[in-house]
Amino acid sequence: MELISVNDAHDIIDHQRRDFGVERIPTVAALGRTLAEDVRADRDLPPFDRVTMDGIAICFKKARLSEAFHLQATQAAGEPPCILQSADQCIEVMTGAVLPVGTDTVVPYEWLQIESQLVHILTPAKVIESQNIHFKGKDARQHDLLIKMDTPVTASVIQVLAAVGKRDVLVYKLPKVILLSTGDELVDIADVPKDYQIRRSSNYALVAQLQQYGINTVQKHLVDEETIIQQAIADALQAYDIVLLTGGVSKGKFDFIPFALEQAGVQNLFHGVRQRPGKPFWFGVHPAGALVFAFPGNPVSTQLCVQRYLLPWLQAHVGRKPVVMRYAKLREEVTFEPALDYFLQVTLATDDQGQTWATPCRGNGSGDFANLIHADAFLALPAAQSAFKTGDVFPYWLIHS
Ligand SMILES: Nc1nc2c(c(=O)[nH]1)N[C@H]1C(S)=C(S)[C@@H](COP(=O)(O)OP(=O)(O)OC[C@H]3O[C@@H](n4cnc5c(N)ncnc54)[C@H](O)[C@@H]3O)O[C@H]1N2
Ligand code: MOO
Repeated sequence: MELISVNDAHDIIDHQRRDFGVERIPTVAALGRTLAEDVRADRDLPPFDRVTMDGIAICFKKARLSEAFHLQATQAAGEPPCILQSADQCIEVMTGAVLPVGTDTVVPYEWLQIESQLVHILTPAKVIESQNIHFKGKDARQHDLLIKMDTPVTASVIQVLAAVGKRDVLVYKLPKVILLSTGDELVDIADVPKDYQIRRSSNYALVAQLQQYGINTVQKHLVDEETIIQQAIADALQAYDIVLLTGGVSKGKFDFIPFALEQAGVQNLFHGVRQRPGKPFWFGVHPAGALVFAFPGNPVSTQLCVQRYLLPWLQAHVGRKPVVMRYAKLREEVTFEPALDYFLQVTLATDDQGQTWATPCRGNGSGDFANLIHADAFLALPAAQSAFKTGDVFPYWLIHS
């Protein structure tokens, strides 16, 4: 197995560009997707002068604030605007109502005394012209750009889409992804494992990670039998844009995956990266277009490869901004001899100078998936060095992104 560098592995994957197109979907189903169109205001925001406090509306310009006002009418939210008849009158207004014609100021109930249709303002000196009105067009004018394309759809984005009447929205299409897991020691989440078996857990982590992008990954577990694996791979390559595999890529007697992939016509672009964890990572492309990420089985290795290679690639393909490189200072000395990039599990903390510090939180190797709960990131320590000093700065990859 000819090992390549982490950067070369990244570049090889990055070069594999695919266009999955765009699609129009219901806004209610768009959470987590990425906008493929600009969103503009269909009318002014707010669309009318909106009352923001329950109370009375008066004409400040003409009124005498120290004298009583006659209650003329009540203006409820959702009703067309009343018209103020004269400056010694007022209209009761409710939050969300349109400001009555001829009024320009709202005085809240808390500042009033109301007795048999006569209203006194208790603190006339406090009243300021135009108070408690959210004026038409204050937030945005009709046709203004409210949200740029390429913005991830959050609850706030959905709120704006709803406000401008977009029942459907154009988003980037997601790739179709299948996850084929291998390993006869693995049983399903619902099964009770025998003493020498374990539940497959990486599958669920991976499915959850892709779910954050809105991708519904199909899962299939394969028994370690060459013909079954070969058939499943061949079927997956026809129907999916991305085929993910876990396990079976190192040197064991039942590690059929690299052979099976090549038999299926997948071009091997690399097998083995100078890194720990995740050294036996295999990546290739099928002539019909599918990409194949075959992750080493150890759960931390799978995770590292997902975070370091799959998610950045995906990020660029669902319209998201590229992952921004972040850096942290090493809190304590670390020694790592092998000529491999070492992705050290760390916790992160920011000090009062605004500097981020990475404290090692190693765990027990690449089988110790429970340790990932405690770690915040993989700190990337380069292969060229073996002694890493306190205070040295290195890039990191967030684990829970
Ligand atoms: N002679 C050598 N042996 C190994 C080498 C090597 O270079 N020479 N590399 C080691 C490294 S590094 C890794 S990483 C593993 C990767 O091996 P495989 O990809 O073949 O993975 P498996 O053997 O199938 O599984 C490894 C380990 O992970 C557990 N596993 C697998 N899938 C899942 C899953 N979906 N959920 C939870 N756990 C999973 C599996 O039970 C094994 O314990 O090889 C080393 N060996
Ligand atoms: O990559 Mo293996 O991931 O060193 O256990």
